[in-house]
Amino acid sequence: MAQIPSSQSALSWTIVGKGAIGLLAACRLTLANYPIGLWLRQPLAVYSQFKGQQFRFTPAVTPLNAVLIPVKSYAVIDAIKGLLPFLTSNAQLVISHNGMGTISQILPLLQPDQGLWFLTTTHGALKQGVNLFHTGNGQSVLAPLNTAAKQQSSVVHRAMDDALGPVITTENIEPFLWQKLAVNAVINPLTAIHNCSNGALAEARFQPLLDALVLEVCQIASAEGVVLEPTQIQQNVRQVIRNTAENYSSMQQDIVHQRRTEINAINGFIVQQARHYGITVPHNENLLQQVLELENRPYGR
Ligand SMILES: NC(=O)C1=CN([C@@H]2O[C@H](COP(=O)(O)OP(=O)(O)OC[C@H]3O[C@@H](n4cnc5c(N)ncnc54)[C@H](OP(=O)(O)O)[C@@H]3O)[C@@H](O)[C@H]2O)C=CC1
Ligand SMILES: CC(C)(CO)C(=O)C(=O)O
Repeated sequence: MAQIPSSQSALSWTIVGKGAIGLLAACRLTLANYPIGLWLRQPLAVYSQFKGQQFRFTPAVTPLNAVLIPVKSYAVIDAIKGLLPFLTSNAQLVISHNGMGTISQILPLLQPDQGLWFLTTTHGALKQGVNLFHTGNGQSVLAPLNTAAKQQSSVVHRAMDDALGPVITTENIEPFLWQKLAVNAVINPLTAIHNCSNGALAEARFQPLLDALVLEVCQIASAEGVVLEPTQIQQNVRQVIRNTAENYSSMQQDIVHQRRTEINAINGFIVQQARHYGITVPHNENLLQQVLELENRPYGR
């Protein structure tokens, strides 16, 4: 096991919320002997049943020196603003969500010694009552986003490896985020609009649209300086469709349960960046509008 340099302080981990990914991380960290606190809207104990074991999590004790923030893209900024008064001056924050657009808003909020990280994961987790299911055994990519994060890399890497590993660390998260964005920009809105499983998108009728959506994502990535090979990304999207064929995407589930979706941080982000660069992305624009309509339709329709 890699030695932790003595310059890196011990961290005591807090996880924001009691969502599926957060509790998966909390259970796995507890099994690896980390004491875990939860940052909750209501400071009450949370019980979880995972792999035949009972877990009881208690509210975090402040000040907080290490926080994993696995919340929906639209909730990240508010969550961080709520945490700020309770963070140590050298706290490490790890954000983990689908979609883009949060990093540049968070960095200016932090003090010089507070580290920011992004962790993107292909693990799948589902909560049903107190039961937590690990629905997809995946892996994660972790990147420090500022200098203060780079100074604590061993301790954060080790904890995230236990939480949502295996973890690979990269200095540049952008290509990984764009690859995940391409997957989410195709699978999430199409499964939500057609109310189908991920596997249904393997049907021939979806293939031209899948290719066109990926092409648009690659164009915008390229405008942002991230080179993606469209054929490779199209293959990757088809691979994820096959690997998660039985799953229902988070956006399909959000629409079915009448919850807010992450569409604005996925296809909405692509449309927003496209406007910035003067590029047209009609296929992403169309899916964005359709999902927004589904999200806003009155109950029962
Ligand atoms: N579930 C999965 O399999 C995967 C999810 N992801 C991504 O990871 C992210 C998290 O997903 P998931 O765990 O499913 O999401 P959930 O919505 O299930 O969990 C988020 C939790 O955070 C809580 N929360 C949000 N803001 C705050 C706050 N300010 N203070 C306290 N609690 C807060 C929410 O509470 P409340 O409900 O009250 O808002 C909720 O309990 C999403 O971006 C998702 O797309 C990525 C890969 C797989
Ligand atoms: C990869 C995919 C599409 C798996 O369902 C996902 O990330 C999601 O549902 O949000």
